[in-house]
Amino acid sequence: MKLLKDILYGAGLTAVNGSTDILVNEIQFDSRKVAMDDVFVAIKGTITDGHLYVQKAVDLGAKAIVCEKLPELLVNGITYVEVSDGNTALAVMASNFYGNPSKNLKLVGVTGTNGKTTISSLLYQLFKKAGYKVGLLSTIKIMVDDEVFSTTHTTPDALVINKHLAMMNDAGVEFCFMEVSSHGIHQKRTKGLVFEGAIFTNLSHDHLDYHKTFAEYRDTKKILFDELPKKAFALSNIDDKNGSVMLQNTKARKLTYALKSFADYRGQVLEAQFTGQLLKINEYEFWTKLIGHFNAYNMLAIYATADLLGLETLETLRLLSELNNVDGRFQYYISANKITAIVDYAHTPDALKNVLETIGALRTGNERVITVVGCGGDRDSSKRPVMGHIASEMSNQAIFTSDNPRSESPGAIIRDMEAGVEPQNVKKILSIENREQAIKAACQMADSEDIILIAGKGHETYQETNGKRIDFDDFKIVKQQLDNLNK
Ligand SMILES: CC(=O)N[C@H]1[C@@H](OP(=O)(O)OP(=O)(O)OC[C@H]2O[C@@H](n3ccc(=O)[nH]c3=O)[C@H](O)[C@@H]2O)O[C@H](CO)[C@@H](O)[C@@H]1O[C@H](C)C(=O)N[C@@H](C)C(=O)N[C@H](CCC(=O)O)C(=O)O
Ligand SMILES: Nc1ncnc2c1ncn2[C@@H]1O[C@H](COP(=O)(O)OP(=O)(O)OP(=O)(O)O)[C@@H](O)[C@H]1O
Ligand SMILES: N[C@H](CCC[C@H](N)C(=O)O)C(=O)O
Ligand SMILES: [Mg+2]
Repeated sequence: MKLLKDILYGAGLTAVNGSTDILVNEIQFDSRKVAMDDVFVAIKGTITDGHLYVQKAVDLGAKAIVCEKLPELLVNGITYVEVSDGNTALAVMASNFYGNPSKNLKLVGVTGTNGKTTISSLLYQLFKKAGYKVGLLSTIKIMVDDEVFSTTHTTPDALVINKHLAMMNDAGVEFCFMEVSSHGIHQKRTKGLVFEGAIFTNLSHDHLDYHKTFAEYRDTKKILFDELPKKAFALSNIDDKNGSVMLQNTKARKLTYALKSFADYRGQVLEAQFTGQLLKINEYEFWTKLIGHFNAYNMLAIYATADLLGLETLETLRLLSELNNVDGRFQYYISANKITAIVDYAHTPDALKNVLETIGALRTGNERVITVVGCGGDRDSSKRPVMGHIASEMSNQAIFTSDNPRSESPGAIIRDMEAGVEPQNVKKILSIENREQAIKAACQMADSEDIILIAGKGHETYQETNGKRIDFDDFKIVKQQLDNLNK
């Protein structure tokens, strides 16, 4: 049990009805989870409004209600607290409840359209190899040093974040790397966290269903930098046209990385092969197993962060060359017959273009590129024709298929993708709704030396249709198909 007034410290109170000198059990923002003596925080959501469930929370035993507008009917014995913003209040309360755990470790946030999982996961790997206790909050999983937890969001809600940060405190974790999504910032899931630094990767088309305009999407990402404390570092990719925008109003120490422009951390690709690339950062050269220009950017961001967090340079360089790619990020399998299958999480136009460019640059002869790709349902539909265009333009053969259809019709999503295909590329595309069949078709078409790219789902081990998830693993399926076909 915790004292309500302690949990409410800094939560932006505008009015109080009842005593805050009471003990409460847990914080809840979903009325369906409320139990005896909990405090319920009402949040205005995208589908419904938590204020509609205040009475339900009281009926289930909530002792206190935190809301933006007091209900007309106040129940005797219940404390009602009015706050200016429910999401902010929830985040601040969550941090207070768990003892403000972000203050007891060095927390680094990674934001941008692409590269967040790669950078945060590799920083986790790097600092583990360097002998530290480390935490990670990523799209793939949450790590409390060596302990693994599953996750449902790239940036989970404030209660989940702070609960795991507190576990990290208990485990003696010194550094934690976390992905900060634009949804997370917009819904204030990270409000109240004390960051040691933040990294900006890049900005391109995504989530325009949620943010409506690109400017709003950009400005949401920028908030992470605007709110950094003075002693933190703000590290930005200055080659990206929005890289300098992120640094415009921050109080933090500004640092930049780039391959093309002048920057504090300046990189160069000296040599690129299928097995890795030789990079130069400032005056140091090192080999990385990760390929593609975009990974050169990721490596730069990682090197700079290690440097800013005080890791010794030569040790960092040695450890960087040992790092293995993250699951589902350019994960490849070469069959007996020398067909290369690549599974990649590219689910945005920019990521898809980057992966296909990387593959193009590694081609040595007449090998064909066969791309299997789909787009998620109930997510930004405006990226579908763009991804359809990129896949058909940059491959010899594109097979459009389902990603996670969610509540949408798989066929309708594919039609949206087809709408982006230019007339000259129409003969290069084929649409097969069933993702396993689509992968199978790609394997049947491929000859020795050809490259199959399976994009969009990366590490995901499920496919979601109408609220149901079935087991599905791109990498397992393509490997199985190639082996079964004796290719
Ligand atoms: C669009 C979006 O981001 N939605 C998130 C949001 O839910 P919502 O706004 O739809 O909530 P709502 O259903 O309208 O409900 C409003 C409030 O009423 C409450 N409620 C509702 C019903 C009830 O009976 N009782 C009750 O109290 C709800 O608990 C909630 O507090 O708040 C929820 C709690 O934090 C999130 O789980 C939910 O994420 C949904 C599931 C989601 O899919 N989000 C994705 C898009 C997302 O956040 N993705 C980013 C990654 C993006 C990237 O690639 O960069 C991420 O960080 O994962
Ligand atoms: N720095 C980068 N720039 C552009 N594309 C990248 C970069 N890093 C990775 N990618 C591409 O984007 C895909 C997704 O990478 P990653 O999972 O690291 O991004 P993310 O930002 O975590 O995505 P999400 O928004 O889903 O959390 C990769 O599979 C790769 O194709
Ligand atoms: N973080 C991304 C994941 C998309 C992955 C793709 N496989 C899909 O399901 O749309 C999002 O929330 O938009
Ligand atoms: Mg991610």
